[in-house]
Amino acid sequence: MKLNVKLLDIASRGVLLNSTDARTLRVRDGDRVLLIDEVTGRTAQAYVDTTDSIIEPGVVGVYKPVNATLAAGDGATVEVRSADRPRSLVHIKKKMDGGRFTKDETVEVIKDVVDDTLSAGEISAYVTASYIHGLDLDEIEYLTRAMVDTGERLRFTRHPIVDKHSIGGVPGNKISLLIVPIIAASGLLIPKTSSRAITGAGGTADLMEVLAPVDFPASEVQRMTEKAGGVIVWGGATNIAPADDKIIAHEYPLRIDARGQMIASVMAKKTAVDADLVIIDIPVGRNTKVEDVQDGRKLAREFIDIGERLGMRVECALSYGESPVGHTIGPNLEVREALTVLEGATEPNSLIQKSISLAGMALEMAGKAAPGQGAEVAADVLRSGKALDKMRQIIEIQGGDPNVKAEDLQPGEYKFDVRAPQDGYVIELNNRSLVTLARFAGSPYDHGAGLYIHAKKGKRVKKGDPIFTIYAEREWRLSRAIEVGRALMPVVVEGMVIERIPQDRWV
Ligand SMILES: O=P(O)(O)OC[C@H]1O[C@H](OP(=O)(O)O)[C@H](O)[C@@H]1O
Ligand SMILES: O=c1cc[nH]c(=O)[nH]1
Repeated sequence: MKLNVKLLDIASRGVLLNSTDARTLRVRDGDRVLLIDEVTGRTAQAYVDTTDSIIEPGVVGVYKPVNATLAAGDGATVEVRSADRPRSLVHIKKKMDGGRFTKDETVEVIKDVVDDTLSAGEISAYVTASYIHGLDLDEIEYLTRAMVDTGERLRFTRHPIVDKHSIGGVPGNKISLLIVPIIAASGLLIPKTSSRAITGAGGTADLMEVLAPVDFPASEVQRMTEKAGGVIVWGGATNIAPADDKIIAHEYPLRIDARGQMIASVMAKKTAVDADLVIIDIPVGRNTKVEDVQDGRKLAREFIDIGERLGMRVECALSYGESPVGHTIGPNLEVREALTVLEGATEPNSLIQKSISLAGMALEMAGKAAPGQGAEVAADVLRSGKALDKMRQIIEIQGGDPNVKAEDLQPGEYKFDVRAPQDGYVIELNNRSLVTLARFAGSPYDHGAGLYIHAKKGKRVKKGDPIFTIYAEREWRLSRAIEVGRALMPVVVEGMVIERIPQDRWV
């Protein structure tokens, strides 16, 4: 069928057809069509959206990414035909039925993710199938390699390249903001790429964005690392393992992190930045991604095995994940806390100990500290102010204000204190519920939204003491967070009645 092109500024790989034309073509929403430019012969595939009114019969609305390949002008005539579904959908269906991906199938799926050939719904199905049925080590290796091969790679002349990554899942985990400058200040190169929040309320890329831009092409990441020793950038902007962020974007709303995909996501980023020595942080505890130490050890083994297959030395730290790291959750609050420590604060202990322990492991692996001495060496770098100076250099090279101070970063103006309902000890701080509250308050998009935890687990409180404060940039968001908080009860003080269940509930 011949149709006239109308260019539409929409950022997905689709076309918009009038429902009458769609019926004639025998296609429905989500089906594929092939477009062939009558004059140039150029072709492009797209998936179909339909309308009764926005596009008239005889016209095809062509979205921007489709026209990047078709290069047609407004009014050009194109032949539009129904097209076959990509074969990667057959592979995804196989995984949904509990099958295994082969190497070629994995490559095909990942190419289609990168080229936007798969729709949002199809990528969600892929992630969900991997989440439910898991990936074995071979499948994870295929996926890691496919993610690396479909993007750019950094190639450093100076080695070793050190890197660190957390699997996330514990709120307030701002440790990369300390570890990267400690390692870079120790004379090593650390090109740190991070994700935005996946299951949490602020990923490292969301935090760093408070201080400086995080969107850079791969060549800039390499140049800045060579100059400053380290960077903290958003992986999604780099074209380093570009499938990664496209997949994560579909995990975020579901708040899932499919295990095999997670290992591949992390290890693809490490491979693509040319890392030799890698530290993986695996927070363990209830309401995290890894609920017990046994499972943590198994996951660590998988990271180490994949590292061996890809030529990297990997060490894992099973870290305490039962409650948040430090006192803060959400971009401004977390960055303020991290800067306070870089500026010399000796609290919070959980943040400082975790950061120097992991940085210390990296320093030992790289031969910058004797075995068993890494944490002490890292603590010296922190105490000496060299890590702060290095962080300022990193902020500056990424285009931020190097003179920023912790006190410059303020939470949102709307706040609400959640108080102890009775005397006792705080016996539970539920990670997932705290993240839910922070997200309802607006985090990570509203940088000022988040939580400040006054009383952590084990702290004695008196009735009426504030346990945590919710911050928001918008009043309606604060109200929503308070409402959700009442239902979730993210904090339990010893002796509290969590729920009263009357006898008639069961009749
Ligand atoms: O949102 P959840 O699932 O908690 O975790 C995601 C965060 O964990 C990792 O941290 P890092 O890059 O090692 O600092 C990711 O890059 C991301 O920032
Ligand atoms: O980078 C990361 C971190 C956790 N999980 C992922 O899938 N990727």
